[in-house]
Amino acid sequence: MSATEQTKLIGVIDAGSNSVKFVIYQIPNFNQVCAHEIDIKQISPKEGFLEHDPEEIISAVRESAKVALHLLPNYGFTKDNIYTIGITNQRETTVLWNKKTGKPLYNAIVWKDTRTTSSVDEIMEKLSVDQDHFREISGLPISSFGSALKIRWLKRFVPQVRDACRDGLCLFGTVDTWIIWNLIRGLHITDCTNASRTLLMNLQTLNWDPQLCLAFSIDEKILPEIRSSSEVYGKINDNSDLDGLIISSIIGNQQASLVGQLCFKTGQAKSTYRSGCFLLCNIGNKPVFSHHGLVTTVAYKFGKNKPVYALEGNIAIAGTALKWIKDNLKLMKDTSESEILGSVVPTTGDCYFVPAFRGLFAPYYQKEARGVICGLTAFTTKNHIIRASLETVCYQVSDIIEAMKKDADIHLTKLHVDGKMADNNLLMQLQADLSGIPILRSLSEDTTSLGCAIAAAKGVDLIDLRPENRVYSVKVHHDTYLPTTTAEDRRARIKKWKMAVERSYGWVEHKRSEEMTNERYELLSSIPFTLFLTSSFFLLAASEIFK
Ligand SMILES: Nc1ncnc2c1ncn2[C@@H]1O[C@H](COP(=O)(O)OP(=O)(O)O)[C@@H](O)[C@H]1O
Ligand SMILES: O=P(O)(O)OC[C@H](O)CO
Repeated sequence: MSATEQTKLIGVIDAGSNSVKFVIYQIPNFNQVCAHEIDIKQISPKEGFLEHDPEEIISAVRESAKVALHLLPNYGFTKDNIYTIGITNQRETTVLWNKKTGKPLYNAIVWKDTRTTSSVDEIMEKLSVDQDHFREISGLPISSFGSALKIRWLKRFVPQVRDACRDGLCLFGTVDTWIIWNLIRGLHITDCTNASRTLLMNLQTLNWDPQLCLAFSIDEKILPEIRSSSEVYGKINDNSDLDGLIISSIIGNQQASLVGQLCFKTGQAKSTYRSGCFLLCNIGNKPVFSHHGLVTTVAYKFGKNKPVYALEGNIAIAGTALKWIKDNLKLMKDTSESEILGSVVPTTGDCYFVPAFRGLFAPYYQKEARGVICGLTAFTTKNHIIRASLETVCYQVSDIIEAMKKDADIHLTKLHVDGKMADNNLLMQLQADLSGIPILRSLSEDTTSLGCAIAAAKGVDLIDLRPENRVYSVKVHHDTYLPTTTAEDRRARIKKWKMAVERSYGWVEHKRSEEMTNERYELLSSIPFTLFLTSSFFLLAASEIFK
């Protein structure tokens, strides 16, 4: 379509945990026009802690939008062509700020931060409940993931938060809420996909649940209003380059990529392979509660339509395992080399890698597990280990598919995939081989922001998403990987994988191991490493001489 004054564009703010992007799409084909991306600083004051500066997130939103909007004339458009804006974001990440000053009370605690791991046991003990106690209300187990425990930690350990709570000045938000609050002055809202990750929302009513708020000692007054993922929320009035534009979608990033993959039918699923991996399956209008380690979440709710739910399985360590092999073991220079290096050998040589660096998530939930590489022999090479580190992601995805079968009787016949790590062709073939179903890899540049753009278009009635009325022309092109293994071969390999998983269990002896990690950490960071090595050598030598 040629650029005319009537051409409608949609802008997407995609605030992920590594970067913030502003992406612009053209209606009706949803072709990407241009984008600008800015990295976000990863603040890790301590092992297991991960924080972001909330002000930096807002500056990155404004700056990325400014640059992308300034690129528009190169494509024959101007800001006037932008019809609406959508927001998609890293979920669970928790921001608290002062209602009066608008200033953050602390850094944002990022979703994968594990500082609240010990609070899980504490809460279960205090309430005499097990980890699944609130699952049928919230869809989630009690875990360090959800925002509730992060808010609780902030209230406990940050005096400014305590003071603001006491004075009725504290507000909570996930990253979407924090962005909206800054763009549309004083609007304190979230959507139900983000709210369903907090451990505070009732999945049936889509309201904050008093029982959950009480259990985690959270005053409902600090929580935002929960809205649908697709409706007009208001007009931006922050004097930035976005001023005057409306916002018509808020949706968590994993749910957005489900929409971007056009998984609108029950039983359709997508898996996003990045540093972590997230598999979501559309389960329709009724929530199904998992008994096999998955979580239930709102997939999307378009305006007044009924909510659509998803079962979700999270793998904490996917691309991160490859990054560890590159950075810590130095077995390759770039993670993309894993495709060639892993293809040099036809199998892993019976070597299995369980990267339980911070415990195991879905469907195992073993926080005391730690990483193991099993089946090493004198013949094992780096190629086997690299291939095993790709296979480990595929086994975990297959475990989640298996859990979905048990929970919802969903037998996936194919899996839509996306994410940077899915560029790896060997990984795609291994995934088809180990799951036994076709893998459809999206060739769209970015399914997450595309999904958000679709939700934003829906919010202003630019498209009709009813299956019988598909007037919109979004096309997701993909390539397909077919399984080349037999069911018997798959069963044998999965059996061995499960043996490896069991060997990772129970490694952390609660406090003792954590103390040892911290001691090592503190020692290494308090003295220069070479000095530490040299002095250790001399002490050893001296003890030999004086023996
Ligand atoms: N070709 C590849 N093969 C294997 N792993 C890859 C490849 N490309 C990227 N990765 C892994 O994917 C992750 C990067 O994806 P990215 O989308 O930047 O993720 P995130 O934003 O979650 O960090 C890194 O952990 C990296 O190790
Ligand atoms: O780290 P990101 O940006 O891929 O976001 C991950 C999820 O939203 C966490 O639930």
